[in-house]
Amino acid sequence: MKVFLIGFMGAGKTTFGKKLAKNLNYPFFDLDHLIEEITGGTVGEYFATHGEIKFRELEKDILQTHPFPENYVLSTGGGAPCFHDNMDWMNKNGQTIYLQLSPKALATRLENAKEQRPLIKDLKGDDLIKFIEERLEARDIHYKKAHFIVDGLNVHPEIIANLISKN
Ligand SMILES: Nc1ncnc2c1ncn2[C@@H]1O[C@H](COP(=O)(O)OP(=O)(O)OP(=O)(O)O)[C@@H](O)[C@H]1O
Ligand SMILES: O=C(O)C1=C[C@@H](O)[C@@H](O)[C@H](O)C1
Ligand SMILES: [Mg+2]
Repeated sequence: MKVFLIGFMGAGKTTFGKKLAKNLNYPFFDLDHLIEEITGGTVGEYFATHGEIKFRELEKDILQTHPFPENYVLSTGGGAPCFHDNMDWMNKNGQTIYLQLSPKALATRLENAKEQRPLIKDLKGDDLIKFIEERLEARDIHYKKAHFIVDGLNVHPEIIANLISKN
């Protein structure tokens, strides 16, 4: 089985994905980290050098054509489900889980973790919250296509493992 964790930046996809993979005894992958391994630089550097459009093409290619094993947990980047046909592709090829949090909760988590996130690295306070509110509103239509929508503030590996095994 393929399990895809989706949601906004700061939703906890990477943090929770590792725990879920351990619980399922599946290998864990993180799309941003994979991009960094393959390009030999950071996501921020890729954005700065090639721009977002090229980043989205690379992100799609790796998501849809990387030689992953049969079973795995993949934490996607925050924007991955919202570009190209990635969301439909993930829904067709595996189980998708949306870790949902409010803009305020996301801002609290992101306030001290902005450096490696090029879209928000220069924002703070009200500007950060406003950016999150606007982007989340635009992205929610994609995120909400997920098979499961769960509360990102209260998510446990055993519960999610149980949810997806019944499908
Ligand atoms: N359950 C949690 N409780 C408190 N803080 C958390 C929790 N999960 C993640 N965090 C913190 O929130 C921040 C973002 O988490 P994480 O990197 O896992 O998010 P992400 O969804 O992978 O973000 P991105 O889309 O940018 O890759 C980190 O500083 C992390 O330590
Ligand atoms: O939400 C986004 O668009 C992004 C989230 C990160 O995971 C990275 O993929 C990148 O910083 C873009
Ligand atoms: Mg992440």
